[in-house]
Amino acid sequence: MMHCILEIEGLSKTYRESHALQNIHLNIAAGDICAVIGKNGAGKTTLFKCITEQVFPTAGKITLYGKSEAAEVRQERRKIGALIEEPAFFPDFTARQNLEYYRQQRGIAGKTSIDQALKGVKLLTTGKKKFKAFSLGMKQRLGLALALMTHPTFLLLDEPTNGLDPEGKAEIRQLIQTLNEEKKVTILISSHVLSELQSVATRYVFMDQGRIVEQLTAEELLNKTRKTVELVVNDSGKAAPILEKHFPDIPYRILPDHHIQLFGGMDKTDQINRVLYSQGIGVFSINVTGGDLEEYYLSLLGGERDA
Ligand SMILES: Nc1ncnc2c1ncn2[C@@H]1O[C@H](COP(=O)(O)OP(=O)(O)OP(=O)(O)O)[C@@H](O)[C@H]1O
Repeated sequence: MMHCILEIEGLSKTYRESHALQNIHLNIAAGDICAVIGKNGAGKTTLFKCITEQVFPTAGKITLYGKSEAAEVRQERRKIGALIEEPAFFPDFTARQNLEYYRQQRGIAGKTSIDQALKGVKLLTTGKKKFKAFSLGMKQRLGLALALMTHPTFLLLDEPTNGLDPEGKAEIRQLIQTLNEEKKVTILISSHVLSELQSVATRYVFMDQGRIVEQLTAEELLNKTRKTVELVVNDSGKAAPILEKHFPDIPYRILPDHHIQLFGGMDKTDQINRVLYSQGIGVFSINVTGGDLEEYYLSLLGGERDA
């Protein structure tokens, strides 16, 4: 069995009137990149803060690295690096000066941790440039560097791509993947836009109004949103070998009622139609379906596009 880094059971958090989290169950295995997707106010930040103990849950149990005793959990929390809300950096300090301030404040041994962290987020060459002159992407990466200074094995990143331009978003995605692959860091990351974390995460957790409404593996998400060609023919038994012969690279499956689903060939529908027709197969319809990730996301979480 995969080693479990985090187990959350029945976690709830109620502020005065709002139920920010309602009976959350979530397991994170070593090596996961788990994306938490939800609109603003869905409860993502509250969930992350419960894990770091910045917020005390109303109910539920959190097990970290197999430990659930309060004192032990506190000890295990040291293995976590977190970027939740913007850290307060000094505008007139350089990247290095800012990290040095926090290194001393948090009692992190060894100045080399700063170089390593800066290198990890590609900020090693910013030299004398002051924080206030940083781009939003650089500021965000410095926050990430701060979270990395303690060499965490588990990283919590709350909306790290928020407000970044496409290039900045891509950089963060790249960094996350590198950390996961090369340093074996397990990652819990949130966004209010699914497409920003698509193709990065190994798992997806969809949250709405304090609840987890769906959990999918990357593969399941891909299958749900993958474009396919749907054919309706007069004889699927005869059509199948013809498709195999002429389109050997397109996987397919035969569905009931003379439907055939092709996993590919979206740009070849005319050709498919012609080949089948020329071999005496009656083609009643041929349609490209699915594939819209945003549509899927909206169907799950409802409401307006807020990308
Ligand atoms: N300190 C607080 N006091 C009262 N209500 C709060 C507090 N923090 C959060 N909430 C409420 O809890 C709910 C969940 O908020 P949370 O910040 O966890 O959502 P989120 O998904 O992270 O959204 P965002 O992306 O806007 O941060 C919201 O309705 C919010 O108004």
